[in-house]
Amino acid sequence: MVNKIRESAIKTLEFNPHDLACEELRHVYRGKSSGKLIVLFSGFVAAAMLAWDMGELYAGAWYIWLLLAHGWHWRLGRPDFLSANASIELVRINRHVMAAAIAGLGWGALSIALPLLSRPGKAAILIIMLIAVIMAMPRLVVFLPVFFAFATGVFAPLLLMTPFLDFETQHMVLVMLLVVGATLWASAREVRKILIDVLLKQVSSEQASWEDKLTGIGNRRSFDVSLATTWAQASRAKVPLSLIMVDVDFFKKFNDAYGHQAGDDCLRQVAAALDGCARRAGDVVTRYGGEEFAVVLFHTSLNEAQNIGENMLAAVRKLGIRHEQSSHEIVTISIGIATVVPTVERDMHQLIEAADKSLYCAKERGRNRAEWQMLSHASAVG
Ligand SMILES: Nc1nc2c(ncn2[C@@H]2O[C@H](COP(=O)(O)OP(=O)(O)OP(=O)(O)O)[C@@H](O)[C@H]2O)c(=O)[nH]1
Repeated sequence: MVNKIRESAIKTLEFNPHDLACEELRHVYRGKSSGKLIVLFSGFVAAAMLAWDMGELYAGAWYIWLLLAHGWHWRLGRPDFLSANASIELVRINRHVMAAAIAGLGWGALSIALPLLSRPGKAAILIIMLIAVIMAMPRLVVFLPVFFAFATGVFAPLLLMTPFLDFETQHMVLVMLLVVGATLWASAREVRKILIDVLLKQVSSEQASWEDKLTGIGNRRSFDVSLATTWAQASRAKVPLSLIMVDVDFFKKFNDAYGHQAGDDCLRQVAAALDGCARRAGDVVTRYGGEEFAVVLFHTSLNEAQNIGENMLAAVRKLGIRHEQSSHEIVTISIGIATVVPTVERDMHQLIEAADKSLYCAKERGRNRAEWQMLSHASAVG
């Protein structure tokens, strides 16, 4: 289910910087196992605190704060990860960054104990803080502001604590912050680059698999999904939905006369002409297969669909593609239209059959024309 939602979110994703940044941010929350790892690792640290006699209160309070902060960070992100909306509001993005900083502060709070610890204890605390940042890096680094907020949360308290530390520990901390900071900065940028490349490849291959390679409009898969979604939307809103089926006339003869290459070019031009006639939000123009196209029109009455169909006939004629084997001497199309107000008891395939029947009538009655059918309530049953 989650994968399906993500798949449809990625399908609608465009290469615009804000949407891509939102998609990066979502990837921060993709894994579930990191949560278990944090609980385990922080549990181990809390146990170690008790073993070092740091006091039950400090260990307990630290453990609870850490889990609450990470829990809040996680809860804030999951709805956005699951949401199918490409965009996330800026104010929410800022909250993600703040939540990451607070989660980081959980680990940073360990530095309060530094002045009380022996040398091995101090080294252990520094190593634990380092592990926390390294553990978070592969996930958080996808969205750099979140990662840097987390790392700042971890290291800022350490920096603030340095005046209260002995000379030797001060050196240890400052060297660690410098070396670790530079290494983290370089690796964060490198890991992010790899992850973004993977993400962009995923987005473009998703988009490609919804697109008909020859014509650039939606493919059969895109038609199936659009019709199913539009059907559900129209059925909920109780508004009409129209389907236009288009077939290029005498296309076999065109191919035979002018060659397959010219046939491909003709299909590209026809697709662009059809696409230009159905540009309203909710209109989806797809290649149904071969030389057939299908157009799904949300909230469109039969009358409106007839007008769009007439425009499509005219647009293809206007291309003026020579076709000497056709009685019209240019490439023309035949159109079948069906309109329905969808209901739950009606089957979506009835609409496809009706549009197909209308297309067959248009072919029978001489081609280069449109025929139509309104599915009545009576034909809903059976
Ligand atoms: N060039 C090219 N031809 C294709 C493509 N897909 C299908 N075709 C050809 O389209 C032709 C369709 O032929 P038919 O189904 O007989 O239809 P038609 O010749 O248009 O006849 P009517 O529909 O009755 O007007 C076949 O010759 C297919 O090879 C394609 O991607 N490129």
